[in-house]
Formats: sequence, C-alpha cells, structure tokens
Amino acid sequence: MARERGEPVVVVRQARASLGSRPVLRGVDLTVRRGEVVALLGANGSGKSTMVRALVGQVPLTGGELELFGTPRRRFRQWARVGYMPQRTTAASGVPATVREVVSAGRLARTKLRWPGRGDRAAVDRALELVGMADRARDSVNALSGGQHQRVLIARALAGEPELLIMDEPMAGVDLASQQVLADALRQQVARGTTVLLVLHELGPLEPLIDRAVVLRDGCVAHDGPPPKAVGQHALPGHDHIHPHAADAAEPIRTGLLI
Ligand SMILES: Nc1ncnc2c1ncn2[C@@H]1O[C@H](COP(=O)(O)OP(=O)(O)OP(=O)(O)O)[C@@H](O)[C@H]1O
Repeated sequence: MARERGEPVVVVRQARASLGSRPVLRGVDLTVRRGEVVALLGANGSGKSTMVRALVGQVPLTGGELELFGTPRRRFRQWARVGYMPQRTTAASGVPATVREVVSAGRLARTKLRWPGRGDRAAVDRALELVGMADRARDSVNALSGGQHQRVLIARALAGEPELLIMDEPMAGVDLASQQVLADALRQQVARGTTVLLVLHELGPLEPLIDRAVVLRDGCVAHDGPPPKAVGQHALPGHDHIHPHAADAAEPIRTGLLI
C-alpha cells in the first residue's frame, strides 16, 4: 500500500514488564509510523495485551521506554489523540446505558467538562453509522449480542476521532458478517489517515489493511515484517501444517513464529 509514511507515532524500546512475579514482556522493540496499520500477533499468553496495555498506561514497565507522538509515555497527556479498545469486555457493565450514551463516552477526552456540541454529536453519529449500529442508538446496551457489543466498543473508540487507534482483538467472538462490517469501518478510518495498532489472532477480513505484522513469542519479538499472505488459521506464522488425511503426518512442519 502506497500510503505516505510519517514520523513514529508509537515507539517501544526494550520494554520489560512483569505481572505478579512472571516476566511477561522481555525486551520488546516496536515502532508504528503515522498512517501504518500494524498487527500484533502471537500465541495465547505471548504478551500482546500486556504490550498494548502498557502503551495506554495500564501496566507499568520495569525496563525500557515507550513514546507516544514523540513524548515519553509518562509525560504524555494528549489522550484525545488515542482511541483504545480493550480486549473483549461487555459494553454494558451492568449500567443501564443506551448504545448512544456508551459511544458518546468516547468523546469525553475531547469534550472534557464542556457541554457536547454539534461536532461531538456528528462524530458519534458517524461512528454509529460506520459500525452499522445507527438504528440501535436508543437501545439499551444490555439488549445487545456479543458481536454487537464489539461494534459499540469500536464505535466508542472511533467517536473520539483519534489519530492513533489501539485495538485489542476487535474481532474476538464476532461472526463473519460483522467482521466484514468492522473491517469496512476500519478501512474508512485508515483512509482518513488514522494510525492503527491491532492485537489479532488471525488477520481474516483485515488482511488487506495490514501493512506489517509483529509477532510476539514469550514476551519477545519473533518477527517484524510483511504480514502472512493467506487468510484464516493457515495465515498465521507458526500454524502447524498437519492434516489428518496426510499419510505421514507424524511430524508437523513448524514455521516457528508463534510457538
Ligand atoms: N493479572 C495477571 N497476573 C499475573 N499474570 C498475568 C496477569 N494477566 C496476564 N498474565 C499472564 O501474562 C502473560 C501474558 O498475558 P497477555 O494477556 O499479555 O497475553 P496475550 O498475548 O494477550 O494472550 P491472549 O492471546 O490469550 O489474549 C500470560 O502468561 C498470562 O497468564
């Protein structure tokens, strides 16, 4: 893809972090430049969520450095420039809120204490349109399916019109039709120049959007380069090419990146 590459938006240098007594990040290097769409891949427990949670300040580093928009993370305050979608949670959290209210919360870093204006409402409308939830705006989030919750959480991240979008497994538990809707929403966002860092298990319908894949293994970077070409499980580096019908399939061929 021939998008203009700009200055680094995310810089991670030799990041180290522990959860409890377990070292989870063991010297991660990662750079995402303006306009890039980077997928963070890796097996369960390889440290992907911990890496993006460290970026948004939810996990402290025990070593190394993080920068957002050229500013060291601990001094970074411009959170309106960053949209974060956490790993699958429910948008409901027991609070009786409408879809529109949850998505509007994505504007808070921009509106701060002022009353939301026309521009804010337009941004919320656009985000709801993008994920195909405009007709559900007045519904309670408690009445949504899992995939619809994901759409609402993505709309909440988009509503803030962030320059950098960080998403942790946005496609988890989402059916193929919804994945396509979300991929289209993301494509439109990327066309507007948004930089994206995504934690993914497989590339799926997002594959054409991904510029680069960074694969973590045991808290270290095992691969940083072009994304795998094919779609689905077979697309993942490290997928064991073993098939039940294969005559001598005793030894799986490991390409070695995920496991
Ligand atoms: N609160 C915690 N306390 C202790 N260890 C934790 C905690 N949260 C996660 N871990 C461990 O940290 C490691 C990395 O977890 P992380 O969630 O970053 O992995 P991941 O690559 O995102 O995995 P997944 O694909 O399963 O979401 C795992 O071994 C996990 O068991």
